[in-house]
Amino acid sequence: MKYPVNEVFETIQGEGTYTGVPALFVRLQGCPVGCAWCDTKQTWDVLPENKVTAEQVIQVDGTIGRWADHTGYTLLQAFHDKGFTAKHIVLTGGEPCLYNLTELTTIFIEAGYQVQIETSGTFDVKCHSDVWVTVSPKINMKGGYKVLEQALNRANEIKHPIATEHHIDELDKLLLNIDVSDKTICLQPISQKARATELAMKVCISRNWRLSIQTHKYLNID
Ligand SMILES: C[S@@+](CC[C@H](N)C(=O)[O-])C[C@H]1O[C@@H](n2cnc3c(N)ncnc32)[C@H](O)[C@@H]1O
Ligand SMILES: Nc1nc2[nH]cc(C(=O)O)c2c(=O)[nH]1
Ligand code: SF4
Ligand SMILES: [Mg+2]
Repeated sequence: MKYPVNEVFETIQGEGTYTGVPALFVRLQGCPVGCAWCDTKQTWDVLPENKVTAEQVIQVDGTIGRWADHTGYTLLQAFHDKGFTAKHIVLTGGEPCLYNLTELTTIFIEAGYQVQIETSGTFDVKCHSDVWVTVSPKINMKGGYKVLEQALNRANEIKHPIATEHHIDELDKLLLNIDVSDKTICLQPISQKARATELAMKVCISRNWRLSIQTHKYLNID
């Protein structure tokens, strides 16, 4: 199966449980969700005129919504050609779960990689059972509650972007029907805002949740 890839790069996972782990990022193109504060808006549209060659996306360009078709095998070849050594792959976007990720994640896992998906929970999560799924729930967005519930039940980690108390209340409501006993819950301040960070720290301490700050943004890395 072909997947539209916006960029591939090797860096340090900056968010969530795997913060600090060297990782290969595969950013898929396309997201219909439309979060106002999204830090990757260039990935929203999959425009035919922005299609480029497969080689061109094996590097970062955070400004343009360019994309190229790749399969699991062409990506493995690209990792090898670039000399990438990380053993953890992060599939993000855009919204990676727009696509059925079963084939892609199976190819990666059979090649010996540990795989993580970053998703908004607005589409069914279709992937290999060994994948670490991070759901960053987008409440009242396209997709509806049934889908979000499926995604949250599959989640290994729930990483909620927050700015105000209202976001905490929304998360509490969302988690009422979810068994979170085997899940890590993280709060991630939106856009490194000081007030959001203070609130996230305060709530994490009182609930025994984890703080996820976007460390790559503090480090000025991809
Ligand atoms: C760009 S999204 C792509 C994956 C998927 N669409 C999602 O929303 O989870 C990757 C992660 O970045 C988070 N994110 C996006 N913009 C952010 C911002 N301005 N501040 C904090 N987190 C942000 C998302 O909530 C998500 O956890
Ligand atoms: N270093 C780094 N860590 C990340 N964790 C999640 C990211 C994402 O955009 O999904 C991201 C990213 O873009 N860079
Ligand atoms: S779901 Fe993810 S990629 Fe899509 S707009 Fe929201 S944060 Fe951005
Ligand atoms: Mg990012």
